[in-house]
This record gives sequence, structure tokens and C-alpha cells, in this order.
Amino acid sequence: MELGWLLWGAAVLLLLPVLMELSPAVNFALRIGFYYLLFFVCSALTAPVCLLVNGGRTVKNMRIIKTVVKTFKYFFGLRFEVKGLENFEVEGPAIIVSNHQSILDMMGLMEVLPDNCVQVGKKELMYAGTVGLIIYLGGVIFINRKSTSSAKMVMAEVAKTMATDNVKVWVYPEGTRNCTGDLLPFKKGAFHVAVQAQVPVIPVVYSSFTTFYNPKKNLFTSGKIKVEVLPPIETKGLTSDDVSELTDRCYRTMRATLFRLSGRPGE
Ligand SMILES: CCCCCCCC/C=C\CCCCCCCC(=O)SCCNC(=O)CCNC(=O)[C@H](O)C(C)(C)COP(=O)(O)OP(=O)(O)OC[C@H]1O[C@@H](n2cnc3c(N)ncnc32)[C@H](O)[C@@H]1OP(=O)(O)O
Ligand SMILES: CCCCCCCCCCCCCCCC(=O)OC[C@@H](O)COP(=O)(O)O
Repeated sequence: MELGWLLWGAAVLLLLPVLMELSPAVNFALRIGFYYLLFFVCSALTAPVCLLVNGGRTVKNMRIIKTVVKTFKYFFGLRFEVKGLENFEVEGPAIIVSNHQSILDMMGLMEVLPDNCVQVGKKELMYAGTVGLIIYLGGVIFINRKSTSSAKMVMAEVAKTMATDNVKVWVYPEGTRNCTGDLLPFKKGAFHVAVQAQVPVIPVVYSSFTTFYNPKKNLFTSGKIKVEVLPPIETKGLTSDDVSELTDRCYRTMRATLFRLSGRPGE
């Protein structure tokens, strides 16, 4: 019986490189599948540690999660080139906004995540098995994108509590993943919260993944991701009437940075 398994394992190991060469689809499926498996297994192993060390749902668990997720890049040959981390050093809370290209963003998020920073995520993620549990423990704020009114209420609550909790809140203003090398129009929620809480907006831009990652083309190889944390944009004195202009300004700055980091000529 054991010999059978041994032979089977050896055959797979020998065949794997051939399979991966033969079919990009197999290579893509294996790498993404392994990424999901890493999420699943590491979440299951890390949740008890978070409970033991910090006792429950708290942003302090993000430190543990970050330590684990930061190792994932080595499995995929991904490297991050980070600039501007000093821009996170603002007094007190802030709203951080970044572009969102893929599930791979979780590695980029954890690569630069400042202390005491939680994320806004779609509520469906709460049901993603062990990953749902670990992001709940990490303090992730869940919103229902299908109900603007309830999402607004959650965000209004965030604006009220982020000062007392002294947390930064990381929002993906595009509201969904977008791996086209450009930005989707920005939703305004993050900027309403920043103005309501009178805290700065800190834009973060990740260079385009399209050179090494494209699900439509079964492309997922190793690669370098440039990350730039831009100077904070103050909101003191702004009101809800200024939100559209603030959103626009942030969008333009981040889009220009995205093109620069990705070596794409600006428009
Ligand atoms: C140990 C190993 C572990 C391994 C695994 C660990 C993994 C890593 C660990 C942990 C990290 C986990 C991280 C998860 C990350 C997940 C990310 C996602 O899920 S991204 C999708 C969800 N995020 C969003 O959608 C945000 C952006 N959306 C918004 O902010 C929207 O604004 C929202 C949802 C609040 C409303 O969206 P609308 O679609 O209705 O569109 P709009 O244009 O923004 O708003 C419509 C009108 O309402 C006003 N409005 C919007 N928000 C408002 C507000 N808060 N207050 C007042 N008015 C508001 C606007 O001004 C607009 O009105 P006028 O066009 O100006 O007339
Ligand atoms: C082999 C067992 C594998 C079991 C799988 C475990 C569950 C894996 C779920 C991983 C989800 C972890 C968080 C990913 C964050 C993310 O990137 O979510 C996408 C949202 O931002 C936007 O969603 P969308 O609007 O659909 O683009």
C-alpha cells in the first residue's frame, strides 16, 4: 500500500514540471489553488493563536496575521519595492485608500500595513471559512455593498468610533477587484468617513499586476510590485460638500502614480 502511494507521489512530482510547462492553465490553477490553500490552512492555524494571545476580535490580531501573510510572497517569487512608509506616521487615525487588483492584494496589504489598521471588506468574506474567522478576529469591518443605506450606516459608525479606538481604516475605493492596469471610478464612502471624522486620507498605490498576473490568460508568474504611500491629504475644515472634489483629487493622484509605477504613459 505504502509503496503504491510512494510511486504515485514520485510520479506526480516528476510529472508536475512537465504538466506546468505543457499547460499554463495547470500552472495557474496550481499556483492560485496553493494560494487559497495557504489562506485556508494558515487561517485555521492562526485563529487559535489570536484567541490565545489577544482573547478575541481586536486590531492587535492584525500583527499576527501580517507576520504570517508576509511570508506568502516567497512561495510565489513576488517582491515588493516600497516607498513612502513615513507617510503613515500621522498623529492618530486616518483613512487609507488603495487600488485593488486581485486576491493577491492581501500580500501587498500586509507588506505595508501600519499598526492599528483595520480594513473595510464585503460582508460575504465573513463566510469564507477559516479566512472569514481570521479576518473577523482581525477587526475587519464588514459592509453590505448591495445596500447603500446599511453600508453608509456602518461607515458612519466607523467615522464615530475610529477616533476613540485610535484605528486607521483601509478602504478599497474602487469597491471591487480590477486587474486592468487602470482604476475604476472611486466610490465616495471612504472620503465621507474621512471628512466626518476629520482625519487625513493616505493614498497607497500598487503597480499593475498585468505583467505577471492575468487570470484571463492563465498568467501567474513571479514578479515585482512597486508600492508607494503618498503624502496624507488633510480633511480638516472640509464638509460633505467637499467630498466629490476630495474623491476626484485622490483618484487623479493615484491614477497618475499607478501609471508612473507601472511604466505606462500618462494620459
Ligand atoms: C493568517 C493567514 C490569513 C490569510 C488570509 C488573511 C487575509 C488578509 C487579512 C485581513 C485583511 C482582509 C481584507 C479584506 C479586504 C476586502 C476588500 C473588499 O471586500 S473590497 C469591496 C468592499 N469595499 C467597498 O466597497 C469600499 C468602497 N465602497 C464605499 O465606500 C461605498 O461608497 C459604499 C459601499 C459606502 C456605498 O457604495 P455605493 O455603491 O452606493 O456608491 P457611492 O457612489 O459611493 O455612494 C452613493 C451615494 O451615497 C453617498 N455616500 C456614500 N457613502 C456615504 C457615507 N458614508 N456617508 C454619506 N453619504 C455617502 C455618495 O456621496 C453618493 O451620493 P452622490 O453621488 O454624492 O449624490
Ligand atoms: C483548499 C481549501 C481552500 C478553501 C478556500 C478558503 C477561503 C478562501 C477565501 C479567500 C478570501 C480572503 C480575502 C480576500 C480579499 C479579497 O480580495 O476579496 C475580494 C474583494 O476584495 C472584492 O471582491 P469582488 O467584488 O468579487 O472583486
